[in-house]
Amino acid sequence: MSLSLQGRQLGCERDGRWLFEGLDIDVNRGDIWHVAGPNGSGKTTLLKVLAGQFNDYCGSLHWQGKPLGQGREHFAANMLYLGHSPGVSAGLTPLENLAWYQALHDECSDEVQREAALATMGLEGFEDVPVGHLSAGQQRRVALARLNLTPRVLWILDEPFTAIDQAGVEALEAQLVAHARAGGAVVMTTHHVLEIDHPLRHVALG
Ligand SMILES: Nc1ncnc2c1ncn2[C@@H]1O[C@H](COP(=O)(O)OP(=O)(O)OP(=O)(O)O)[C@@H](O)[C@H]1O
Repeated sequence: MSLSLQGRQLGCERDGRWLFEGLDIDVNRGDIWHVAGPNGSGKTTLLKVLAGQFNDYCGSLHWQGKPLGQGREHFAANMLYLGHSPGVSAGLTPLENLAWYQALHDECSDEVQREAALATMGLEGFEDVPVGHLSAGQQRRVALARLNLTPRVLWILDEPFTAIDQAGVEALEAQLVAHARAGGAVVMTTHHVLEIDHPLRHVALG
C-alpha cells in the first residue's frame, strides 16, 4: 500500500515555550526519519503528535491524503508506536504482555507467533518469567518484540535503542533498514549514533 503521513506547520508550546513551530514533515515508503535534539527539545512530544497520541498542537496532519481525524482507525491499524518507556507490565510474563497488547489492539492472538517474536528479540527461555524479573534491556526487548508481531507499515519509535546491548543494537538497526526497504517507514528518536546502510532523513530540534 502507499504510505503518506504529512505534517504541515506543526507547532507545540509547553509552559509558554515553543518546542517547535512551523515544522513540515513528509513520511513516505522507504523513509527512516531521525528526530534529533538535546534533552527537553521536544522529540518525544513531536513523536506523540505524529502518532496521534497528543492533540495539543498547531498545524495539520494528513494520513493517506486525508486529515488524520478522518482516517484515525486506518491510521491506528497501520501504525505502531513504541514510547519512551518500554510500556510493559512488570507482573506479567513476556508472553502475557504480548497477548495483553494484542487483545487491547484487537489483534489475532497466536501463541506460536508470540514465542517467535520473543525469540527474534533474543528472549528464548524467558517467555514465562515475570517481566519485573528481567533486566532493563530485556524489558525493552519485550516491547520491541511487537515489531515482529504486529505487521504495521509505519513505526514511530521513541528511543528504541535504550538499554540494548551492542549485538541488539546492530540487529535492530538491520531490522529498521529491512522494514524501510520492504516499503515501510520509520520515525524515531535516538541519542545513539546510527550506523545504518540506508539514507536517513533528519528533523533537528532545539
Ligand atoms: N506532561 C508535560 N506537561 C508539561 N510540559 C511537559 C510535559 N512533558 C514534557 N513537557 C515539556 O516539554 C519539553 C519537551 O519534552 P520532551 O519529552 O518532548 O523532550 P525530549 O526532546 O524528548 O527530551 P529527552 O531527550 O530528555 O527525552 C520538556 O522540557 C518539558 O518542559
